Amino acid sequence: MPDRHAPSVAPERPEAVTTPLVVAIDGPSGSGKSSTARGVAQKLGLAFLDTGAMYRAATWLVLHSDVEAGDTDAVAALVGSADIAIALDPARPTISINGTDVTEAIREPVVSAAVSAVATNLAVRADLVARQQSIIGSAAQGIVAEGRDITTVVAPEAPVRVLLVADPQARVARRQAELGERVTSSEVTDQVIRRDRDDSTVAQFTEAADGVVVVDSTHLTLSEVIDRIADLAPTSRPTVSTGASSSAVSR
Ligand SMILES: Nc1ncnc2c1ncn2[C@@H]1O[C@H](COP(=O)(O)OP(=O)(O)OP(=O)(O)O)[C@@H](O)[C@H]1O
Ligand SMILES: Nc1ccn([C@H]2C[C@H](O)[C@@H](COP(=O)(O)O)O2)c(=O)n1
Repeated sequence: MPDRHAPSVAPERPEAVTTPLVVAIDGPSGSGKSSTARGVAQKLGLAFLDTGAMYRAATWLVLHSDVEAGDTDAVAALVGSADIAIALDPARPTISINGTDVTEAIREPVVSAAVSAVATNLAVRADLVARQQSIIGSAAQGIVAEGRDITTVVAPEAPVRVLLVADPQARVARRQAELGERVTSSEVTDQVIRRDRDDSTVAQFTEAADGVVVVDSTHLTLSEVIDRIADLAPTSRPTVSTGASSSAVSR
């Protein structure tokens, strides 16, 4: 006979945890990935990961070392032992390598000209992909990650995957407008067209993989592109819980 006066204890219920949203954006140089990803992250209240900044920081380190960019083993060892700290706040993304803040330095034309040599080093890619997956997996509030292989390699299971494209002329013109007289038109063409050619030898960002939504920004303003991608985000997120079947809660 149960004791009617015993204090009642609620049965333990498995806690439902919302899975953080991951938005993956890839595309060629100048298609607007960084600006768009930052805007989407701000609009949806997510973190922001610029994976290109990690390749640029690795390149900055190589350029400031006595290692030759073509010495693949030495470059991989140098980058592999480096401490890369990237801030995920879309309002103020910063990046440091081995304690040096290189947020501004990695945008210099000298880094843009050399970055493909480091980004096509397969050992460096394996290292940075693993770091990126760890960052994405730890972003409790969800994250927008952009680069060249996010939809295909880094986060192929992301619920929102976008290939952001734009005509080559528009991409070159945008980059020229951004850099102004700091660079010649042939340097801009090198930064956009030659870099895409080299980078596409190790990452597939010219055609959308299965399930990836193509957004063409050629004739869209930045805010139109941000709205279009933000609208792809589900309004509810699945939950995971111990033993219970998955359900949805509001974002
Ligand atoms: N939809 C748009 N319309 C006009 N200009 C844009 C648009 N999107 C981005 N831009 C501008 O184009 C330039 C390149 O954008 P952004 O740096 O975001 O491109 P990206 O794809 O990240 O390039 P990269 O891969 O070379 O770093 C910036 O000056 C940005 O302000
Ligand atoms: N996921 C990524 C991100 C970037 N890269 C390479 C290709 C670019 O030349 C370089 C810098 O990227 P950006 O800042 O211009 O977007 O890094 C890559 O291979 N994979």
